[in-house]
Amino acid sequence: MSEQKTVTTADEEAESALATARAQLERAATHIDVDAGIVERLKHPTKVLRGSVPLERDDGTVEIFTGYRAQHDDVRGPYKGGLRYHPDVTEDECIGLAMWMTWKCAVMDLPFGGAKGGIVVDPKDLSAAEQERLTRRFAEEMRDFVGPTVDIPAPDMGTDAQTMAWFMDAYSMQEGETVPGVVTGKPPVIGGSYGRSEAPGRSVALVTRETADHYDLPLETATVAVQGFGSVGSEAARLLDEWGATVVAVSDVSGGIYDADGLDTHAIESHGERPEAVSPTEGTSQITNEELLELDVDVLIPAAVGNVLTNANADAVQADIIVEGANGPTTTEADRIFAERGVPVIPDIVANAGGVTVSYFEWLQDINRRQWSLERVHEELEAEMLSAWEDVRAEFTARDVTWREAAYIVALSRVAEAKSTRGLWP
Ligand SMILES: NC(=O)C1=CN([C@@H]2O[C@H](COP(=O)(O)OP(=O)(O)OC[C@H]3O[C@@H](n4cnc5c(N)ncnc54)[C@H](OP(=O)(O)O)[C@@H]3O)[C@@H](O)[C@H]2O)C=CC1
Ligand SMILES: O=C(O)CCC(=O)C(=O)O
Repeated sequence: MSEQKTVTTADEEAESALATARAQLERAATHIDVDAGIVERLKHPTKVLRGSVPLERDDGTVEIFTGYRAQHDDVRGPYKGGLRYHPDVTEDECIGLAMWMTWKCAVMDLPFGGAKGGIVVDPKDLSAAEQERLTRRFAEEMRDFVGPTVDIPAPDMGTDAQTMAWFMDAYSMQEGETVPGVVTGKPPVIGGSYGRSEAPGRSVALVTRETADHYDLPLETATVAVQGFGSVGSEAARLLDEWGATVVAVSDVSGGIYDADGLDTHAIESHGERPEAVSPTEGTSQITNEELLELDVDVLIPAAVGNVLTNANADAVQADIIVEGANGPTTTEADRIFAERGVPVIPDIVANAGGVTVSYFEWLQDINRRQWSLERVHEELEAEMLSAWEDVRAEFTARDVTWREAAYIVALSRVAEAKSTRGLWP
């Protein structure tokens, strides 16, 4: 894979995850005393890798896909972040998502930096064998840039535990030894952690519970709408359902279903069980993804793609609380509108951080060659989430800031302190 410089035009920035991430960083920096040079450095990735990934299709033809890995910052530890297989993957999106990983790891106080990557592909268009060949080739292309102490990929949209198993196997074959710690989110039988695949949704549910408590909203009376019924959305919806909330709406890429009396979230197949399975049954009505976002609910959880809450719909959103399950679902302009309207938005870097937190547990288990029980993972995840939540809540209550700004203040302070302690420009 070749390294390349990042060039973005102002027009592209207007829509990109990178522009949103940079705007959020600039805003956070106004609240704390941080060296301007450090802030400038953090607006840019350390490295962006772009590679062509050839795939022999099942019919014998060859197709070339583009893969990226953006490494944003590693001052606190190895680069860490998911691999996304999605047709909309771009270089800027990977950089923006990598920046968010830096803050996510810092707000959770994990010894990792931030990275993100992916391939511009719709995995639904590939057979399982094609997905395996593509992943193995991608791992080969990325070999020099990843490793258990360098950069550790994990699942994200369109990838799962099986993808990580193929990646780990391809890397291990090149290295000549089994290297479980090169990725996290693997199946437990090859060094994965119990509870990793449910962890981001679990943290979304935990953070929703704590937010409801902060605003004196009993979970048992709360109505919830969840966009996206994949790894994150389905787990968050099912847990909140189990804890007594009424999940009135869920959706997938082709639309959603609604029942004012509450859906049976366990009866609906998640993306992992069967993609595009959210469809109306008796007693439920069909709604669009746009309608779901504007439902009059207590809690809205966007848990699919980015940029779904924009200046075009922020005024129409009726939810009292928004908890970001997806990465970057809220644009800068929508964030401003929600702040003006007094609608709390609990940011992605806290809400869905359970994924990378259990990835950290997995990394520790791989180093020690000792697996934790599911009960231990759940206990330690809850403890880490509550500790991070209290750090963020302390900033939120002490200052006149949004929840996102509070989380950034915690994260940026830690990253900036690490940089100045190491000598400013690591
Ligand atoms: N997996 C992880 O470890 C983590 C993921 N995240 C973030 O959470 C979000 C979801 O990821 P994840 O759950 O892993 O993804 P999955 O691939 O498991 O599921 C994605 C879900 O979103 C639906 N979807 C896709 N496009 C749209 C759309 N345009 N509108 C509405 N729904 C859509 C899919 O529907 P269908 O089934 O029809 O395809 C599916 O239900 C992403 O932003 C990701 O970055 C954050 C932290 C960790
Ligand atoms: O588990 C990880 O390392 C990263 C997960 C991820 O990509 C994310 O939190 O957005």
